[in-house]
Amino acid sequence: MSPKATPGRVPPGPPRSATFSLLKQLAGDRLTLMSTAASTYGDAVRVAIGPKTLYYFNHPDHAKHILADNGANYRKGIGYVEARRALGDGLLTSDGELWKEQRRTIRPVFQHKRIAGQADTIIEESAKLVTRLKAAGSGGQPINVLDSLTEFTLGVLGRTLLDADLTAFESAGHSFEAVQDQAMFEMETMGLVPKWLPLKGQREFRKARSDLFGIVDRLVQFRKANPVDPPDDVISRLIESTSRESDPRVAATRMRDELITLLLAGHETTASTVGWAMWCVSQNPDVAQKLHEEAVAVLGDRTPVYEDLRNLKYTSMVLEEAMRLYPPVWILTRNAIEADEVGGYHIPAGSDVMVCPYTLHRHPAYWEEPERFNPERFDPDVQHDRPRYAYIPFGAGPRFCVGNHLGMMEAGFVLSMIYRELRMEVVPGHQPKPEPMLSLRMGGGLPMVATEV
Ligand code: HEM
Repeated sequence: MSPKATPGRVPPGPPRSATFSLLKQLAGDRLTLMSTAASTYGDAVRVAIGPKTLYYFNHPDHAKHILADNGANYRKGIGYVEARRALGDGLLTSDGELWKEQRRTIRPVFQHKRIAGQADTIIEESAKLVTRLKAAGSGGQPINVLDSLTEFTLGVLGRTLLDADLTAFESAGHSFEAVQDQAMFEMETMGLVPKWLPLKGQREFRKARSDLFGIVDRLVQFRKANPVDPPDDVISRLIESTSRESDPRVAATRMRDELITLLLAGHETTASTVGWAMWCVSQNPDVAQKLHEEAVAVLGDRTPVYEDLRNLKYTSMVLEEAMRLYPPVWILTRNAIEADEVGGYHIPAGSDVMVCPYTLHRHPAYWEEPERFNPERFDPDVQHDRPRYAYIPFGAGPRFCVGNHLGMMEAGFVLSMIYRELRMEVVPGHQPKPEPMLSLRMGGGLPMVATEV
């Protein structure tokens, strides 16, 4: 139980004199740094770096308080602020009234019923991916499955949200990567490097951003010329919402920021979820076998339909367990508007606060053998007595992921359809390295050889 709060009571943590070594670790192995801080100092840690003091909380109750119960007291924090320089003010990075308006505009597009209507598109794109894997596998060629998954998720988002074939814009994938790299650079350098410096990354970023602007502008022009009835897709809703802006330049910028953010937030997270799941499955042949058996039993050899999803129970357990060990959004940062009290500790107004799904999902108090991949933990037919906020892959509270149904549906169908027909083996000796960037990237990709079963 939290000790009683007294004003000014601060969590334990490394001394400020450790700044240099902390900075070195921050630039290097951030996951180990977070894990070590939690195991050394406990569920509440104060991290003093130079003039900055960060508060890092690693208890489900703390996560609940910061993200949900008192979520209104927190705006987005470190990383998001810097990523905003690259991504602009989209739903992921914005705050306050603008965020509320954006969320109101976009939320209906992601409602369960509407997303269910997109199942056929997802199934079609999944089938295309399986065909590509088979083609590579027939020649015994390894294929970087992560790239294929990224292409798949971008394809799905384009079709489901924008009614457009984004893969037809050949440069789109590369441009998203460059924008993302810049967002990460901004995070790592805490936004301190001026934008006007003639750095290669900055040049590439500007080129990529203007390429994406061009793509988005074309999609918007097309929709304006070809309105749909009812106008309930993302672009139509944004056209309507931004038309209330008095300055057309502000309207155009909002539209661009919003669409680019949605595509970015949606495609890498889902690709990474499936990628990490496939890696974990490749290390556990019994899980691979069960996945295959479920896919054959539920899907047979027909084209899947939406209703199949609820019967892909084991597939969903595998995905949930993969997101436990490798949560695509590995850290959630916030900045306190007013002073707060978390777990009995005083948090001054303006403080930077962090909740880390990566460490929370491996917290030994809530997870037995936390490092072991074990999908049975998520068996819905078994009563699990762990706190709700010990597992937060989609965040919590007002900023909860809008795309969770879409992401889980994509991941469920594609994983099951792959393992229905293929045995997937990682190239011997390959070990992907978790890279904690904007999302938990799979460093080194995922080269696999597909064999038909
Ligand atoms: C398995 C896949 C996904 C995971 C694990 C995931 C995870 C998350 C998490 C943890 C947050 C909260 C961030 C925070 O509180 O700071 C978030 C927010 C968000 N996600 Fe997802 N996401 C996934 C898929 C998607 C998809 C498919 C889309 C849509 C295209 C999407 C769009 C967004 C947006 C726009 C936000 C910001 C919401 C807001 O602040 O109001 N995500 N996501």
